[in-house]
Amino acid sequence: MNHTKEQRVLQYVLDNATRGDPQSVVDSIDNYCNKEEWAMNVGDQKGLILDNIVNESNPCVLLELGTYCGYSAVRIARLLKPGAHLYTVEFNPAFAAVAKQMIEFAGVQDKVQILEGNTQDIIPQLKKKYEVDTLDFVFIDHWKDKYLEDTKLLEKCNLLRKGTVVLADNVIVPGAPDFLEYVRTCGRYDCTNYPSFLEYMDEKDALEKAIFRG
Ligand SMILES: O=C(NCc1cccc(CNc2ccc3[nH]ncc3c2)c1)c1cc(-c2ccc(F)cc2)cc(O)c1O
Ligand SMILES: [Mg+2]
Repeated sequence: MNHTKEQRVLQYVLDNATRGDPQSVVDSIDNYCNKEEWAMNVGDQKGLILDNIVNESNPCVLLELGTYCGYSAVRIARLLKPGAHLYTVEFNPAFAAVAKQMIEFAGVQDKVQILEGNTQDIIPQLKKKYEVDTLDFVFIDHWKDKYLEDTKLLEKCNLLRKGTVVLADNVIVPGAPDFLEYVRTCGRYDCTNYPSFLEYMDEKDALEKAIFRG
């Protein structure tokens, strides 16, 4: 039944975490991926940096590109104030199915909406179909060669406003060099690099925060 790694991660959460307790879901995924099988969740070390940046920006409308098992969606949603909402985009149906169950078990389903599809199709729909005005926070964690084109698409769709926080995972490993170059040199973002480590490994990685200047 649990033929995929993602299903095994979910099963471990169902067997070991507490329903309705998002912190226990985050901790269980980290335990499993540290002990049993590596998986590409943002993880606990980069996750603490993510927590701090979410808390300091106090966002109301958030977008995540790349849901995977729902680890960062649960991690972010557990910090959100009442009424805040996270849209998370996943094109892989198997990942979206696991993430849906993960999010519901954690009890954050009222704060999180999984949008199944490709970012280039969904981003242009956010204003009209999902009634988004502008985004307060964007977490980018999908295919690394799509970070740049999707950041430009967010600009083109007028979804960014002065102060929107764009936070990107994996800017060292696997890396997103064209994205980094763009946000650091185009003159429209204030950038900060947060050195850390690749999830569940000793390899160096980093998050990049790019605040849109408007
Ligand atoms: O590649 C990564 N993540 C992206 C990703 C990858 C596959 C599938 C999806 C499916 N989700 C998806 C895709 C395309 C999409 N278009 N629109 C929506 C959408 C949604 C997402 C990644 C890799 C490593 C890593 C691997 C190996 C290694 F040695 C070191 C490090 C570490 C990470 O933290 C990572 O995040
Ligand atoms: Mg990642």
